[in-house]
Amino acid sequence: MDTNKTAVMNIIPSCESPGESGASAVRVESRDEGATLSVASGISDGTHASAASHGREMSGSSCETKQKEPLCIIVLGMAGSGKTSFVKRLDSHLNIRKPHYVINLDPAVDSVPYMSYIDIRDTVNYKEVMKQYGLGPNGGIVTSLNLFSTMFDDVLKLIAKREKEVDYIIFDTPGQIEVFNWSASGSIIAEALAATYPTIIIYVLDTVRSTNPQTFMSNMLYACSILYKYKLPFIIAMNKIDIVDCKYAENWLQDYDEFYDALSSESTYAANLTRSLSLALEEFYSTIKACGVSAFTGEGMDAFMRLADEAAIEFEDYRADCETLKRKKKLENEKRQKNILGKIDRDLQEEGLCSVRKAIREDTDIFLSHASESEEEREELDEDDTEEKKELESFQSFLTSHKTKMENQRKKFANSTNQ
Ligand SMILES: Nc1nc2c(ncn2[C@@H]2O[C@H](COP(=O)(O)OP(=O)(O)OP(=O)(O)O)[C@@H](O)[C@H]2O)c(=O)[nH]1
Repeated sequence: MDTNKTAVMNIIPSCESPGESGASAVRVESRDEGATLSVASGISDGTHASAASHGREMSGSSCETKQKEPLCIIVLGMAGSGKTSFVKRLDSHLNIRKPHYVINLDPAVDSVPYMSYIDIRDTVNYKEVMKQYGLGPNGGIVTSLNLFSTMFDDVLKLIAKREKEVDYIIFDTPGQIEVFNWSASGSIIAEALAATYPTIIIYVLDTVRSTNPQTFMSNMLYACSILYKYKLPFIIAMNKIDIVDCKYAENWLQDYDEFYDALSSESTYAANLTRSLSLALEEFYSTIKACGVSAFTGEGMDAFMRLADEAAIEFEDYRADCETLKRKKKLENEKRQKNILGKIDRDLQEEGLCSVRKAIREDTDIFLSHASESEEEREELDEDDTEEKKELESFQSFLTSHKTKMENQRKKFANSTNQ
């Protein structure tokens, strides 16, 4: 991708507190050299102002700021599973309880049914991206999210400004789950968030469309791949329970035999594969949290919030593991560097410059050779090496002869002064 087309984000805060009603909180502006990749737009957080002020009312003083960090909730799920509806429900459920912000990461959505603090559509013009890069709808969404992820540090700065005032930051993601899950941008966003704040992932499962065991298994495979990719606390929100009770799915998660029985009527290759897969996924099932919800009626939202708060505590283990890994990696790097330096030191003392070059080549996997380097050029380099060695040898013999000559002169001079 042409680097000139990387957008630039300007942040112009126009009010410092979510409690300041009406006025646009921040302006997120994106520029693209030459063409209109993106548009500038003010972002209002009016809805959240009321949520935030309510939160402060509950905590007593309007000036009081919280010490704890906000919990980032990334909502993922198959197309049409009800992610946006679930985010809307979560937004209204929290509005009367906890201050929070919603961030929309879906560039292709026509309109969102909630008030977003940051909206990717204000920064990246998805249709323009499609036009400029000659992409189809899915490629356009992936590229838009990739462009947005290059500015994610600015998003983090915006969040940081309000981190003490909000309890939750909810992220709505694009319809096609693979856009977030298998693109670089998904990892960049999830990892950047997890490195800064407690972060959990919600997988929205469509209970209506998962009553078939094989569809259910496809959903579980997706969920499992997300869990193992991000390794973040994970909740399955079984959505649309106002239409179909999620009891069947809960039973399938807890009891392999029930799932096996549901598949028993089928003897196709796909059913056999599903049976084997469900055995393999037993371990995964034992580690996940799940609950039934209805984005439509709001049923199950209290239970969901309890699971989310538990998952936030679980995140501390993740953070501790992350810190341990970081420390281990740092120690390993230091040890490796020390070993290399030690070897260089020893070689310098024992053999001289040529062997230092040799040592570096032995200890590192990096060879600085040009891709188009021909055999002839490589031979030339080898010749250079030999010549360098010869030069060093002749320099060393010059030094020895010079030293002997000086020694002789010194002796001669000493003898003449004695006489
Ligand atoms: N009955 C019922 N319908 C729901 C529920 N949640 C979502 N829907 C419906 O499911 C459809 C898809 O919902 P969306 O919220 O757009 O789903 P989404 O996953 O965000 O969709 P994409 O982003 O386009 O993939 C809509 O028609 C919603 O009205 C629910 O809990 N109950």
